[in-house]
Amino acid sequence: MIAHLDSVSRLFGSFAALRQVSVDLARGKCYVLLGENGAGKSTLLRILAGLLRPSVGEVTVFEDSEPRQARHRIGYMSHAPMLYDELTGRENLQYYRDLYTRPERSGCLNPDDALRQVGLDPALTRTVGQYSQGMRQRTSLARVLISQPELLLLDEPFSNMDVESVDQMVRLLATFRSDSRTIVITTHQRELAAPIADFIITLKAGRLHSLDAGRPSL
Ligand SMILES: Nc1ncnc2c1ncn2[C@@H]1O[C@H](COP(=O)(O)OP(=O)(O)OP(=O)(O)O)[C@@H](O)[C@H]1O
Repeated sequence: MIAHLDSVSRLFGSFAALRQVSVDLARGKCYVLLGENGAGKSTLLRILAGLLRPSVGEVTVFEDSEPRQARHRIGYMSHAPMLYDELTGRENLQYYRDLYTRPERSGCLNPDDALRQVGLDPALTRTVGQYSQGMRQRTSLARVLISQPELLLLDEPFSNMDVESVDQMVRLLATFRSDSRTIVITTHQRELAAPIADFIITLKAGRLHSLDAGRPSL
């Protein structure tokens, strides 16, 4: 088991964004987290990432850790791109690596390799401000991959992308799902992530509505 949520609730003031959610995530699988706007998807993802704590309930990752203790093993890509428009893709990744990864930590990818993994040429001289949305999303993904996370959490990775870019992104993600890596993707468009969904978790108004096996084709 790579993550275990035990009756997790999260309140913002008196409003419950998550209500008693219990779920287990198995290693090496891709989970698609579905739900309408406001259903609690981002909240759940941020709790798994260790960015938010549950108000009630327990979260355990990698058998025996709290997410915060295991942050170096978790990659989180938020809605916001967190890229600097005036830098190239390579410069963005170098900047991120220098700021956030510790030189002594082995196993980090170098920025050029991370860019190649997502199908981008590290030698591109264009700045990120001139990239298409698909390229921006792939650059964001490359940034997250630098630390070689075992648990990859992606919040709406297909937002504002054209159909072809979504298809490329989905195929790319399928190559990252492996025995040593679990992926969780939030979306409100079920069909986009269906090709890689081993399991589909549906949230409704903060509650776990269903957990179904998917029919992945990639
Ligand atoms: N920091 C916060 N303070 C107050 N309310 C919040 C906060 N974060 C989330 N909420 C509320 O919790 C609910 C769930 O939000 P969340 O972002 O998890 O939903 P979501 O399913 O990801 O929706 P979306 O697709 O719109 O991002 C929403 O009603 C939202 O307004």
